[in-house]
Amino acid sequence: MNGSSFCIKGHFVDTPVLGKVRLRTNHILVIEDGKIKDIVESKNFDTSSRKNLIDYTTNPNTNEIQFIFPGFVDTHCHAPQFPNIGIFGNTTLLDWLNKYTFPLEHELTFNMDKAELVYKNAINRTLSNGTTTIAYYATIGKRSTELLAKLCLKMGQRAFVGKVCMDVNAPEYYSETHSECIQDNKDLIVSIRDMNRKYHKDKFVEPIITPRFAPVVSKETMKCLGDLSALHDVPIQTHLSETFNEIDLVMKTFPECDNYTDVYNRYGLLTNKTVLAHCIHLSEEEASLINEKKAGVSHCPVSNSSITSGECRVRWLLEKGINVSLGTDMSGGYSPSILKTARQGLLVSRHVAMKTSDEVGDKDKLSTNEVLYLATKGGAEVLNLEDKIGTFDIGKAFDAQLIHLGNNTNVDLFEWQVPSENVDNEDVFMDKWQDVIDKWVFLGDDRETRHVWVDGLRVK
Ligand SMILES: Nc1nc2[nH]cnc2c(=O)[nH]1
Ligand SMILES: [Zn+2]
Repeated sequence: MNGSSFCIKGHFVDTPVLGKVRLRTNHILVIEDGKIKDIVESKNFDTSSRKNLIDYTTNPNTNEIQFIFPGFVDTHCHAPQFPNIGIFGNTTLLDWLNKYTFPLEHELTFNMDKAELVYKNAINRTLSNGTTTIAYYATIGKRSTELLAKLCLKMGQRAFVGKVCMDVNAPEYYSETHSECIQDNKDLIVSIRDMNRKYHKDKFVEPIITPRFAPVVSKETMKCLGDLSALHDVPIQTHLSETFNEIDLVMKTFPECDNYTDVYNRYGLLTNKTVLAHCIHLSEEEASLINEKKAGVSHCPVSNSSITSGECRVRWLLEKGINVSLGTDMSGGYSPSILKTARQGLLVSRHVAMKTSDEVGDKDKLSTNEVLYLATKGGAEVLNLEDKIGTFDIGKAFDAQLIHLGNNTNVDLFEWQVPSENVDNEDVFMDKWQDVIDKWVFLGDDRETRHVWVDGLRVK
């Protein structure tokens, strides 16, 4: 199942470099078999020879504008927790897990009808918000994990799907044995890859090894999961350094390790295929180790603010050369939207700046263009998909969203704010576009996301 061949005319916006937008107005993308075959200025394009040309430019003399942006990449999301978004009260991580999260995940491990209902809604909602690629945690159940992978394939969302592993210190009703955990993971590597092959020529939905976090995974299980990842070339996802209580628990359980990050490293789980969610309270040594091993970070600012975990120092990580991306972390995070996550990431960076720096305008602040980079190309890099997705370049998949602003949308634009071809000053033209993009980042939601394509196939 691959997208058909067609051409799209429009204004294309993406972020190939951290902090910079690339703007290609009035261009045509030629899409063949779901991939970008060519990108040309429309004035140099012979439209008469092309069938299937869709024009997404808007009438320039109105107060509305459309542009096409790469699909978002959510590098950390718990599909079974979707019904709990918005429900966290005043809890913090460990009591939140016990009160809200484990009971719901447990139910969706066995009740497949309910799991199907929840997963379909989670996929629909994230797709509708422009998320074309996502790294999901399912439950500890094999069937439940297979169901999520199957639904991603059917509904057309590019995904990594992992069975949550937890074989020690977990509640008795929601735990597994070491051998169940390893056997289920082995089975899932085969079954998800088989399932994918039925629908796709290349990798679209992939297994991912998912030790929940160090406090609930035995040492022998961690070691075997690391071996499985290496043997079958499967990526890994886990949580790291989210709260101080969690870190204390880890250091009591693993006294032989230098720090929390060292736990994953010692048991073969810290690799260039590892996605580490949160990474809030890291030491210099831990950040250096992450950089040395080329693991990636999923920054989850909505979750970190909601369950009061802390403020990730994104600029500090970026300056070390670490790849950083964005995760909704539903339902620690209350929003399925990466656009809202980007907005919160920008605000959290300002809270970091207010604490760590003396000057206004200091380096810790992230710009709109930077958080949009984390939301797209940054996510692609963390998931080792940068050759496939994240920007509009020839050879990449057409994973995209059509954004419509102005008239009858949530993002009001006045006529003079709409960039017009009549502006002959290049800088003024760019500034107007930047203002439009900034307004989208702060005011937009799924209502402005008119269409979404994954691998050239329209899913919204
Ligand atoms: N945010 C978050 N942190 C975790 N740490 C262990 N499990 C979880 C989870 O489900 N969500
Ligand atoms: Zn999480």
